Amino acid sequence: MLNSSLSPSSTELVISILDLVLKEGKPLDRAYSQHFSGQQLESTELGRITLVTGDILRRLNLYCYLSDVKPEEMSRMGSRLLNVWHLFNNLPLPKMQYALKVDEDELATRIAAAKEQPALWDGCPDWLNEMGAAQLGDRWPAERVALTLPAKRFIRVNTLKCTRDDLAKKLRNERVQTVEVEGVDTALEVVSDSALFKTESFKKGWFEQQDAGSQLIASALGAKPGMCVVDACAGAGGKTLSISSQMQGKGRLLAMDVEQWKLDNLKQRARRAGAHNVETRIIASSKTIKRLKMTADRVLLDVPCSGLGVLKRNPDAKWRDTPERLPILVALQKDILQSYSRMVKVGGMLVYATCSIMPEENRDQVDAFLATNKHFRFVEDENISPAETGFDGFYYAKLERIAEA
Ligand SMILES: C[S@@+](CC[C@H](N)C(=O)[O-])C[C@H]1O[C@@H](n2cnc3c(N)ncnc32)[C@H](O)[C@@H]1O
Repeated sequence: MLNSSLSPSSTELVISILDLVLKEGKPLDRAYSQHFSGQQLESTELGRITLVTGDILRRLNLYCYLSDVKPEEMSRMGSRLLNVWHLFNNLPLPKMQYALKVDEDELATRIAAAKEQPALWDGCPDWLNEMGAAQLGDRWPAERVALTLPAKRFIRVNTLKCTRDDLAKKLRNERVQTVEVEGVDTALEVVSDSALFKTESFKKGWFEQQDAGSQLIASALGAKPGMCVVDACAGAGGKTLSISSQMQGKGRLLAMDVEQWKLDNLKQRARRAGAHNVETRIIASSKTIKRLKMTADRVLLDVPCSGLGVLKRNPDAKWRDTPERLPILVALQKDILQSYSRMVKVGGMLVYATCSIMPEENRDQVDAFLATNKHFRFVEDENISPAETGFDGFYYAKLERIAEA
C-alpha cells in the first residue's frame, strides 16, 4: 500500500477515473488511457494512482459503505470516499481544495459493522458471493479473499530470443528487479515499481506481460516443433506467442478468432516476438472450422468466459457484470467445445481452458462433453486457484482424441 497520501491532483484524477468507470461503464484500462494520455506524469505517480484506483475497485462496496457514497455519485461525492480510503489505510488526508468531511466516529462504527459482513469486507457483490458459495462451497471464502488482493506483475520470457537468466540480468541492468516463479519455467515476477514497457528488453521482444497461471495453460498444450497447432480463440495472442516459443518457431501455428482487430494486434506482437510460424485466420462461419477437420495435433480452446478468475486484474468487471451473463457464456462454451473439437486429429490433444474458477464453466462443461463424445478421453485437468498460487484463476482440461467419431 502507499506510504504517503496522494497529491491533490492525483486524488482528483482517481475520482475522475472512477467516475468514468462507474457512471459511464468504461473498462478500467480505457479509462486509464483516456486520463493518462497527454499527462506528463512520472511513472511512480502513475503507479500510485493505479494502485489506489485498483484497490478502491476491488473493494468498492466496502468503501462506498464506509463513506456513505453511491458508485454513481463519484464526481460529486468522490472526495469523501477518497478521504475515507486514506483514513482506512492510516494515511493523512490528501490536501484537496474542496473535499467533503468525514465524521471519524461514524467511520469507526461503520468499520466495526463491515467487519461482521465477510462478503462486504472482501469487496464482493452479493450475486457473486451467492454464486461462489453455490459453486465452490467451502473453497469460496479463501478465493473471495484472494480476489481482493492486488494482482502481481508477471512476465513470460520469450525463449525464441533469450533465456530466463539472460532476461533477468538484462532487466536488472535496466533497473527492473525480478524473481523466478517456482513451478513456472518461463515466468519472472517483477518486484520493483518499474516502467516495464519502456525497457530495451521489451522493445526487442524478450518478454511479454502474462500471468503465471496463463503461462501454465499454454505449456499444458505440450506443443512441439513441427506440429500443426490451432489456437482457436486466440484473441490478441497472449497464449499464441507462448505456444510459438514452445514450438521454437517451427511448424504450423494457426491463430483464429471472430474479431479481426484482435488478430491484427496479434500479428504486430508476433512480429516483435519473432514468432514467425504464426498465421492468423478470422472465423467467418462454421465452414472455417469444417475445413480444418481432423488436421491438428494440438487444439487450444481458450473460450470466452466470465473472467471470474481474473477479478484482481479487472476489478471493474464485477461491478458491471450480472449473474444473467453466465448461462449465455456457458451455452457459447458448449457450442465451441462441441464444434471446434472436430479439428483435432486422432491421437491429437485438445486443451479446453477458461480464466474462471466456477465449475459450471470448467469441469462441468468437460464432463458434459465427454458424456456424448466417446471418441475423446479425459487425460487430466487443473484448477489454478488464486488462493493457493497467488496467480490469477484459471482452469484447463486435456482431452485426447482416440477415434474418428
Ligand atoms: C479468453 S479470450 C482469449 C484470450 C487469448 N487466448 C489470450 O491468451 O490472450 C476468448 C476469445 O474468444 C474469442 N471468441 C468469442 N467467440 C468466439 C467464437 N465463437 N469462436 C472463436 N473465438 C471466439 C473472443 O474474441 C476472445 O478473443
